[in-house]
Amino acid sequence: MFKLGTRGSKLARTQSQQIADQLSAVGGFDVELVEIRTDGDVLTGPLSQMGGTGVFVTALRAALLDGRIDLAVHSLKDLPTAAAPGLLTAAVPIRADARDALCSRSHRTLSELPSGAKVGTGSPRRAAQLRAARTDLEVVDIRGNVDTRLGRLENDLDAVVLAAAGLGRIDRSAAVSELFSSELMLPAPGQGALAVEVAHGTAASLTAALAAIDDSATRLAVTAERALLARLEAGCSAPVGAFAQLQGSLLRLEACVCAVDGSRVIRQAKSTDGITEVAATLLGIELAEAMLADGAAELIPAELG
Ligand SMILES: NCc1[nH]cc(CCC(=O)O)c1CC(=O)O
Repeated sequence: MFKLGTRGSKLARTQSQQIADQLSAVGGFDVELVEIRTDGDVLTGPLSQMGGTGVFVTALRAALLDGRIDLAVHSLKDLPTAAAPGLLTAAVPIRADARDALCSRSHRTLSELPSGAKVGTGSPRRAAQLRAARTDLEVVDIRGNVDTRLGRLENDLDAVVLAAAGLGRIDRSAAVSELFSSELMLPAPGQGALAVEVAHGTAASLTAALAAIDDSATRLAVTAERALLARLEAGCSAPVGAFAQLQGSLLRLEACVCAVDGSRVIRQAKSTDGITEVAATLLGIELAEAMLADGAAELIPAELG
């Protein structure tokens, strides 16, 4: 029997239960969910001003280190890029849809929204790309869990932008009016992927089961995306989009850094034919350096760094 630490939101519990079920199936042992409250769940106020990186993960990591839990499931995009002493990512399961989704009243697409329409998001990255695409919309800062945000459509907003993966995991894909192409909106580094973290010294039976649910293509893609984010010295709420994909024998990484007001977007892409963790890391670093040479650092607000 292993204890899996999870945040208490419906999304967190659902994705944690899916991992628990997969591990039980491959490992032949029981996995029990243990709810851990994090600052990201307890505090209110704009997420982008809450101390940035790690608000959702610190408490889970403390529980891993003191042995209250054996493994923790994180949304990879919420995981800071800095290594956590004593811990390691033992599995990156196959990625769900990485795209952002528009959920709107009467199922309008972004181009069909009327001028002045109110679109909710708490993410500077999404806000910047919305403003770059449509200068005539009113972007409204929102937060709360997925159901709370969708509820605003019956209340004061014309549309909200959410991760397709999160909507899918809690069975709310029917709310999606448009899945954004990467030209319109690049997702957060790691979006749609999960990371399963364990402490050093964890049981071999657990790491073997975790290895069985690891997906190497997903791991390569998120390695490139996160290496870019780290080299930009930007946090998970910075206006940085990145998406990597294996295309045949090439790993291709697209990225953007945006002014939060949408007035400027630096967008570049790069590929490598090296299909290894090291090649993926170098791809992210090299693309970040090319974007820095284009002025990317000036667009990342200091408090989101
Ligand atoms: N920032 C919170 C968060 N962390 C992960 C997801 C969605 C699922 C994912 O990307 O894995 C969400 C909600 C959202 O951005 O709509």
